[in-house]
Amino acid sequence: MTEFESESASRDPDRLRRRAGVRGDPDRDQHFLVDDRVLDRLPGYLPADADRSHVLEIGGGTGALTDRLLDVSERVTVVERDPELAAFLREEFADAVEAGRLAVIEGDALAVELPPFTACVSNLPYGVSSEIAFRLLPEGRPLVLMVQFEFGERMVAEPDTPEYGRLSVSAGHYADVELVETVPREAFDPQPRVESAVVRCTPREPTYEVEDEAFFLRFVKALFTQRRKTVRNAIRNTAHISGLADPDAVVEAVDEATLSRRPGELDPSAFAALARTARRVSDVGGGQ
Ligand SMILES: C[S@@+](CC[C@H](N)C(=O)[O-])C[C@H]1O[C@@H](n2cnc3c(N)ncnc32)[C@H](O)[C@@H]1O
Repeated sequence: MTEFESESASRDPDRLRRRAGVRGDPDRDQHFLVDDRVLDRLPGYLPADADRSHVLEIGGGTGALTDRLLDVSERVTVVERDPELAAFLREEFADAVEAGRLAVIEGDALAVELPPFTACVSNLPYGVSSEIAFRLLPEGRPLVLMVQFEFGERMVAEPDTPEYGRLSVSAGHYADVELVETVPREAFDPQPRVESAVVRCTPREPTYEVEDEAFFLRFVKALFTQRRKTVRNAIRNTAHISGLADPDAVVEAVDEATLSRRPGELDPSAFAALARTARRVSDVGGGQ
């Protein structure tokens, strides 16, 4: 039992939903976790040395995960967009709110100001999981995120696989990403259409040198829009996205072995080398 755990067992997810009086609306990304074993495991996926003093949860729902997070952390902040659910969370966890251990921010996780959290554990709203993940990753904190299985697979994919793409390179730029659990549809109510996955993101510095991070990420995005083309053609065809003023100069400066490969065959350090060369020989505008 941790410092913050009470004697009582965790709140029952079904009871929480009954008390909240909501059914969960898939159109509003509401798929509540109802499997106690999954709920119990989620906080434990944080890296062992993670600072748990202020845990962020995106999408509190009816509080089944919030309850577990309060067991392991001194302080929890929940962001919940649904006003009814935000009000329910404040009421259900009134003791924790009063004790200054729980803050409920009602609003869109993509728009609200985030608190200075030390770690994040969330069952993400799947419709905006990519946007939320890329809001959280640059913060450099450990993250445990429930996402759609296919999204999780793309986050951890290696070069030369069909799943490898912009998401794999950009997530891997900020963190070591591992898929730690596959979660069946039955663990949720209402059930999502597809399986889910839990990914753990452990922050670390990139293993390669990047001089202009914004350009690197935009360049990766640009090249993957042409993943079936050669790198040569992808550089030339996507200057409007990468912002390269002189793509021909870049092609001239890069070796033939790289130019004749496909973007999906380049590992992140090869992308970084390409981006450094591009930046050296061409001006760069804003791109898309
Ligand atoms: C997948 S449910 C998870 C609920 C709860 N944490 C659980 O595990 O049962 C996602 C929650 O995020 C909320 N939500 C949807 N879009 C949101 C957004 N843009 N910002 C914040 N919360 C959002 C939904 O209302 C819902 O409560």
